[in-house]
Amino acid sequence: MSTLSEVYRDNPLHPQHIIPLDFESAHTVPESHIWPETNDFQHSGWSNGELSIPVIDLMDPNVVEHIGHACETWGMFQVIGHGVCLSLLEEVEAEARRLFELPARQKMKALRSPGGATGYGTARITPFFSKNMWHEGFTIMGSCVDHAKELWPRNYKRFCDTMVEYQKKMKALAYQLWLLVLKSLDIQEKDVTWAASLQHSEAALQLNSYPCCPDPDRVLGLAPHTDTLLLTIVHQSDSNGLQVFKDGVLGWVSVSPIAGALVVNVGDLLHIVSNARFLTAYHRVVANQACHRVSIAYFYGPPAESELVPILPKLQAPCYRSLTVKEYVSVKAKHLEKALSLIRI
Ligand SMILES: C=C1C[C@]23C[C@@]1(O)CC[C@H]2[C@@]12CCC[C@@](C)(C(=O)O1)[C@H]2[C@@H]3C(=O)O
Ligand SMILES: O=C(O)CCC(=O)C(=O)O
Ligand SMILES: [Fe+2]
Repeated sequence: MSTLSEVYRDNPLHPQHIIPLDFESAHTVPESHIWPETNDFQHSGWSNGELSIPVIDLMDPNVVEHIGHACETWGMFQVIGHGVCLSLLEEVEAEARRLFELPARQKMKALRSPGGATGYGTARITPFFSKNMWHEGFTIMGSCVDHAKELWPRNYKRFCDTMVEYQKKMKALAYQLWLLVLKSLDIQEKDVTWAASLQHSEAALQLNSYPCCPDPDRVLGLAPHTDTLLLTIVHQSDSNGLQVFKDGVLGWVSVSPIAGALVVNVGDLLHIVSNARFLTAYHRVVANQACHRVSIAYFYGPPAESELVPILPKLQAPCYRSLTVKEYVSVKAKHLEKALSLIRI
């Protein structure tokens, strides 16, 4: 039986792909971080509320229909009325900032190892792109005590306690969202073989930092990607940057922050289980000259050994072959964007 972190251990990154830039001393953008000229990073036409992902109140009596519709049309929505208090959101953001504001040589003490899951470093998708991202992250899978002790030998507890408390709240919210998603697909919890094990599965918390950039038009905060697991819940600080790709004429659409709201992404596993009825959200983050943007993403999914089977309404053929979470994570670690097409029937 392997856990998700063991699956990542079996798909290690090259050490050179893990070390972020020392952003504090970067007064110009190095060649390694300049993306091709043809970018449209800052000019995604749709923002300022002209067109945006749905905002759904979890207290709304029609919440199930709204969530189903948002997952089918966007693969992403913002939730309000979720019951997670603003002070906890502020606290987790403040702790993330406290970490990222440390000097680079201090953060390097908590570097994630090539086969490791927890620690400071670049995003896992880094090796798939020829240019680096204007981004640094801190991933937590399981306990973060050992890494936090490296950062603050005498003062690590506040950070760890906040992360534990936040993950507890995210787990409960993710489960609530999962039940609403099942309802919207007209699926009974008992029909999903691994449903009960969701309670014991290993989730991940990712603290993301996008420092102010001297030339934001030429860099990317986070390259376009889809999230791997079932659902991701993101708290974003009060500055623009997150964009979602909407097929058709729209292209990249900004996901503007709303105080207290949380962004929810459909991940690849939910796309597979819904037999492609729900869209997996293809998204990216653009950089910003004026603000140091921070986000906290919680990734929720079943245990690594769970068998994923597309759940089908009558007479529908499956779009994807059945496979375990472990198998999918490992296909994605090797092929990234091509992973879904490789398991398509
Ligand atoms: C469970 C996880 C999802 C994630 C890989 C990870 O092990 C922890 C980090 C997550 C993250 C955050 C930034 C974007 C992303 C694509 C990446 O490179 O690392 C996601 C991963 C994912 O959803 O595949
Ligand atoms: O920073 C954000 O808003 C999004 C982060 C993200 O996409 C991720 O962590 O997977
Ligand atoms: Fe993401």
